[in-house]
Amino acid sequence: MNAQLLDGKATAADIRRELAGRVAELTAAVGRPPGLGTVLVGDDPGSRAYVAGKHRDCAQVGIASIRRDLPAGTSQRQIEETIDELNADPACTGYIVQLPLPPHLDANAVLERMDPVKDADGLHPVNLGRLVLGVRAPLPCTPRGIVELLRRHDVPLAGARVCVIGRGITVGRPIGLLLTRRSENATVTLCHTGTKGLAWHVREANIVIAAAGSPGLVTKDMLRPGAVVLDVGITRTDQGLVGDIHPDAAQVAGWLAPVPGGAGPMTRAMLLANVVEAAERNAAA
Ligand SMILES: Nc1nc(=O)c2c([nH]1)NC[C@@H]1CN(c3ccc(C(=O)N[C@@H](CCC(=O)O)C(=O)O)cc3)C=[N+]21
Repeated sequence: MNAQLLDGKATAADIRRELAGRVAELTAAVGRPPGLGTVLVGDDPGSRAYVAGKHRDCAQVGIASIRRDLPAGTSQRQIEETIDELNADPACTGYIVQLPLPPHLDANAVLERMDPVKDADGLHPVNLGRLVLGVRAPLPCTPRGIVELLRRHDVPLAGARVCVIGRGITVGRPIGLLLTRRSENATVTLCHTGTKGLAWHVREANIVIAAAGSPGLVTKDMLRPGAVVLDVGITRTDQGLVGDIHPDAAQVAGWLAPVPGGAGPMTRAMLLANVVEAAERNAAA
């Protein structure tokens, strides 16, 4: 058996086409395009590549790009000034602060300072709180992208047993909140480095979401045959990108969202969706 592809690349391209139409309408109605801001500190090659990709996506759908690239030695005060500028800039409808920030900066204080209305990542504490409360708010991009990818491939979620591996703020923690909404109705187990018997939890699952950042962590012997497997771990090596799912897992899985070409492109597409939705709310206000 060989897994069917959960094709994040093609699905993200579909979503960008859908968004491009909405951006054109908005731009005509408002008199200027929505604008995505990015705040990048330092010169980590991975972070640079991600931010560059986000601006390429923007260009493709007609969203204006606002880049704030700051040197590695930027002070807390300087990055907070940049946040204040973007909060005040009417051309900037949404923005993100590329994480991780260098260790001398307080990332939580930076996120907290953002205008929650402009939070294109859904990572502002107010928006994460709204997610817990079930109040409408921008959703974290990777979790939203995963749900959208599953939906567009008709993977049933209601009653599914989902095993999430990893408790990070961008993926592992918030995704359970999306999948356990009444509209999705999945049952979610959150595994992490303190979990005993990871293989047992994975084996129980109809859907496995690996976001631990541990290359090859999930092997084919751990999986229920036919399981839906999403690789959300990305580790950069000299040989290229390596995911948390061992390549052999494709022999056992029913569906696979691979690295690259799975959750990554969907994450970027959902960032654009969050920006467009913020601009639509602005236009309606
Ligand atoms: N504030 C913030 N928001 C983020 O959303 C955020 C972040 N910080 N920090 C880092 C992680 C990582 N992340 C990725 C997004 C897209 C791909 C992606 O498009 N990957 C391509 C491959 C890209 C390549 O070749 O490098 C793929 O999987 O097919 C990967 C990783 C967003 N993150």
